[in-house]
Amino acid sequence: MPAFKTLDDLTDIAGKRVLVRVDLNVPVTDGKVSDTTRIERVAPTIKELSKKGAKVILLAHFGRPKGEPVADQSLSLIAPAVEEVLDQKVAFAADCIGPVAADAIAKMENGDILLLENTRFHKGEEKNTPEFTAELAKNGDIFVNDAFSAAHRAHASTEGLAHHMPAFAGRTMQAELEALEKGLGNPARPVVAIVGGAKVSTKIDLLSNLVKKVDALVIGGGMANTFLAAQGIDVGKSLCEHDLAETAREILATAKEAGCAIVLPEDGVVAREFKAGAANETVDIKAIPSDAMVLDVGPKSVEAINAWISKASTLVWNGPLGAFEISPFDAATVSAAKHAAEETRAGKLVSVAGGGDTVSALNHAGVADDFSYVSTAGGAFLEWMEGKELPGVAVLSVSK
Ligand SMILES: Nc1ncnc2c1ncn2[C@@H]1O[C@H](COP(=O)(O)OP(=O)(O)O)[C@@H](O)[C@H]1O
Ligand SMILES: O=C(OP(=O)(O)O)[C@H](O)COP(=O)(O)O
Repeated sequence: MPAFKTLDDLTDIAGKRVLVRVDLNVPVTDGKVSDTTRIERVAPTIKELSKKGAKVILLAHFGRPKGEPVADQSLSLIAPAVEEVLDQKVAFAADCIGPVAADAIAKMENGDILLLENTRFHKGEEKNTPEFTAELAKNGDIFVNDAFSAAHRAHASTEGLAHHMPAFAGRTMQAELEALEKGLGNPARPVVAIVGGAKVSTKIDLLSNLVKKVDALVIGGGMANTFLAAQGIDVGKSLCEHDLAETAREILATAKEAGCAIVLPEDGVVAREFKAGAANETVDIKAIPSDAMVLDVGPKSVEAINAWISKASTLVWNGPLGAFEISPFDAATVSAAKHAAEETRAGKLVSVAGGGDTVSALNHAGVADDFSYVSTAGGAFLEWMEGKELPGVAVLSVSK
C-alpha cells in the first residue's frame, strides 16, 4: 500500500480551513437520496475534523454535468441528506470557487461544516487545469482526500489540489485500501468478476486488464448489450454503445488468450418503457424485438451466473445486472446478490462488491451486511483490482 499521511498526522488544526474531497455521487430517486452509504462512510472523517476545530469545507461532484451548471445535478439537493447523516448543521455555497465560496468560508466558525457546489460545474475540474486548481486552493490550508471511489479520476479536486498544500488520506480512503488489500491482495481462485451497470464507455477499457486477472468475467446490465451487439446480435433499443464494438471484440479476444471465461446473457427481460411495472417479456437473447430494450438479464442467465458464483472462491462485483431501481427489473440482481450472500455466509466465498448503485442494489436485496466487504467504489475498485495506480491515491504519497 502506498505510504501517505492520515488524520493521525493532523494535529493543531483548530481554525484551519480543511478542504475535504468526499464522494457525494449518491443514488437519487424522485429527487431524494435513495442510498446514504457513501455519506455514512465519509461521516467519520468530517466529524473528526470538525471536533478538532477545523473549518471543514466539503468538495464533491454529482453526476456528469460537463463543466456547466445543471439544476438537477446541484449538490444543494444532497445537502439535507448530509446534514441528516452527520446530525450537524451543514451550510451550502452555490459555487465552489470565487466570491460566493470565499464569502461563505469567511463566515465559518471553528468546527463548522460547509458544502461547496458541484466541482464539475466548472470545465477546469475534469481537465485538472492549473487555473481552476489554484482557485480551489485559495479556499484551504490543508487537503484531505476521503473519496476513494473517485480516486481513479485525475481531476482538480481529487489530484490537483494535493500539489498545492499538505495532503492527507481521510479515514474512508485509508479503510478502503486496507480492506481491499486484505480481501483481494492475494485472492483464492477461482476468481469470478461480475461487471454490469450503465457506465459502459468509462469502464469498458479496464476489462481488457481485468480478464487477465480473473478466471471468469460475467457481463450483465447495459455493459452486456455492447458485447452482444459486437457479436452481431440485434439489441433493439437497449442501452448500448455501438461505437465500442471493436473494443468489445478485442476484450473477448484478450479473454480467450488469457483463459478467462466470458459469461454473457442467454436471455433477457425486455420492455418498451423504462418504468416500474412496465409490460415485459422474457426473450432469447438472439430474439430481442427491435422496438424493445433489455432491462434485466433473464432467468436462464441468472441460473448460469449463480452457477459461476457457486464455483468461485472469490467474487468481485461492480454494476447491477439490470435496472434494479424499477421492479421487476431487479430480479436478476437480487437473485445473484442473495446467492453470493448465502455462499459467503457458508464460508465458501470471499465476496467483494462496490459502486454507488451496486451498494444500493445490495441494500435493496437486503444482503449488504452478508458480503465480505462492500466498497463505496465501483470504477476505482475495478482499476485497483487491475493493479493500476489510482491518481488520487498516488498523489497523496508525493504531497509535501
Ligand atoms: N440493462 C440495463 N439498461 C439500462 N440501465 C441499466 C441496465 N442494467 C443496469 N442499468 C443501470 O445501471 C446503473 C448503475 O450503473 P453504474 O453506475 O455503472 O454502477 P455503480 O454505480 O455501481 O458503479 C443503474 O442505475 C441501473 O439502472
Ligand atoms: O460513482 C462513481 O463511480 P462508480 O459509478 O464507478 O461507483 C464515482 O463518483 C465516480 O464518478 P464518475 O464515474 O462520474 O467519475
